[in-house]
Amino acid sequence: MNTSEQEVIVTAEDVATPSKTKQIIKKNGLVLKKSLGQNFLIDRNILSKIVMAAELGPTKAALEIGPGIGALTQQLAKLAGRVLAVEIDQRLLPILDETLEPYPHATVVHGDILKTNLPELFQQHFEGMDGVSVVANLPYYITTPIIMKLLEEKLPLENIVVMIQKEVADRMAARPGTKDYGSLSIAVQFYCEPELVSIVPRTVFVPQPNVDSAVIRLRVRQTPPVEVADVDFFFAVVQASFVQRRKTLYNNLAARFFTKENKPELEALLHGIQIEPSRRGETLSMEEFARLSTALRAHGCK
Ligand SMILES: C[S@@+](CC[C@H](N)C(=O)[O-])C[C@H]1O[C@@H](n2cnc3c(N)ncnc32)[C@H](O)[C@@H]1O
Repeated sequence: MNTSEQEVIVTAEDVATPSKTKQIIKKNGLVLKKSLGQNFLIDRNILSKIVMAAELGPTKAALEIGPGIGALTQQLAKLAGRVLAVEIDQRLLPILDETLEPYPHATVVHGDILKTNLPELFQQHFEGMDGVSVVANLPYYITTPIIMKLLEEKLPLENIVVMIQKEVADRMAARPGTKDYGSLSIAVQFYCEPELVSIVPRTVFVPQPNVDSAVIRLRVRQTPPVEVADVDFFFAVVQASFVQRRKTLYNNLAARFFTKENKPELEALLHGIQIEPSRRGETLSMEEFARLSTALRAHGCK
């Protein structure tokens, strides 16, 4: 990606300028809803960074979550062969009709992304496409449920490029032994390779949110980086290990998987897989969590 490439994408006629955005809001008498995370992007440079990170092209498709008044949708439509946007706020649909008028290959669906049947939508809208990426400036109040839905439904995705709260991006990309590392880091890194694209100041939104933001790219993996026989159990072990961050791994696991009577077996089990019982969950690598869940499962834990 180079600067000139970024600059040519967004033109002065597009929605994503402070004056155009304010004009559309005023013309439609729109009162933005904080409860729906309605902070609209007005910065061409950031928009360009987002769309370039998604690696789109005429044979590729993009799913956008929450198109707002179409600032990002317009840019996606310039690059992708097909764009589908899911928007919960009905008031925005006539505005989107107008802003997306030049792009007949961009479709807007009215609905709540968390209740949307995504495999069905993919079948209806993306058949024959070479790859699909999710690209969105997410409503922050539901960032984690949206990401978990995308990952757990095992949709055929290439990239997930999203603007999110910076603090959540830090947790997604965190390495073992850091304060941000936790079950979200492991869930995201099990399914994807995270990469921070850009830190984003509050000034690029109308209205400005009261948190800092970041754009993160999650490259969806073909196969997880570790082998686990039972994915649900693997994540149950991860969750249990972080229930009380200050507690040792031994204490957290004992509370979740062992009784008072058979607790001593846990110490031997941990030594048997070269994991020191006094360690904290936050120091374990994904490979160590995989080894741990395999051993606990073989021991009969559920
Ligand atoms: C941060 S704004 C982004 C708007 C636009 N994409 C932009 O970048 O300017 C989030 C958008 O998500 C929509 N939204 C909120 N909750 C949603 C949900 N559950 N399903 C679909 N869209 C949702 C909001 O109405 C809003 O348009």
